[in-house]
Amino acid sequence: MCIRLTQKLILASASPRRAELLRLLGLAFEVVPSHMDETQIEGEAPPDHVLRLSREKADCIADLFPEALVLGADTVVVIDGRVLGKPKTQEEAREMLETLSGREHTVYTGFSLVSKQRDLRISQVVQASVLFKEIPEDEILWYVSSEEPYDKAGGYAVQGMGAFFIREIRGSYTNVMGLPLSEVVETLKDLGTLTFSGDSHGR
Ligand SMILES: Cc1cn([C@H]2C[C@H](O)[C@@H](COP(=O)(O)OP(=O)(O)OP(=O)(O)O)O2)c(=O)[nH]c1=O
Repeated sequence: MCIRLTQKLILASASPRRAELLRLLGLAFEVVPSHMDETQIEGEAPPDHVLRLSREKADCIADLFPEALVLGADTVVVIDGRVLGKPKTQEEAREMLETLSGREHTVYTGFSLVSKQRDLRISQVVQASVLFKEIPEDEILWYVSSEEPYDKAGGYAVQGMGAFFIREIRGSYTNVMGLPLSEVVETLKDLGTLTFSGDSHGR
């Protein structure tokens, strides 16, 4: 079996989760984080916000590596029209989890693929709904005293201890984790950048 990229792929992200997801497929890629200002523009709808940031992250690295195909992404958690980014303090993480407790929220991830050499820029936003159980105060306090909430949108990790808050997910699990793998792979194939082949190994 073989999975092959026909162009150098760069992941423009400091997120270990995004790299982990791409690695699941055995893809060879480089990581070059972009460190953008992620402030939301007033009145900007969440899907537009994640699309714009994913484009800016990919564009900024594509300028440095014109021969590569650059992947940028951005994830936010949205409840009652409010965008929850990454909490900076325990107080902020606690407030986010109290807001999410017992309710459904939406996770938006935007991703962009940019190649300067091919004059190409493709973006897509993927959404998922996540239903949390009612989280008792002792569990919230325990969780926010761990390291887990602080570099995650909404202050929780679906792939970590935060999994036990979740009753239901509608939509892509990898999207909640930060990179909608099925849509990214589909786009890479459509662009002719990714090929799959298999062999029987006598089975
Ligand atoms: C909701 C959720 C988010 N996250 C993470 C994915 C992203 O890393 C982060 C959202 O912040 P982002 O700003 O999208 O990404 P980042 O700052 O980590 O990395 P970069 O901007 O360099 O690409 O939250 C999880 O790991 N699990 C989850 O369940």
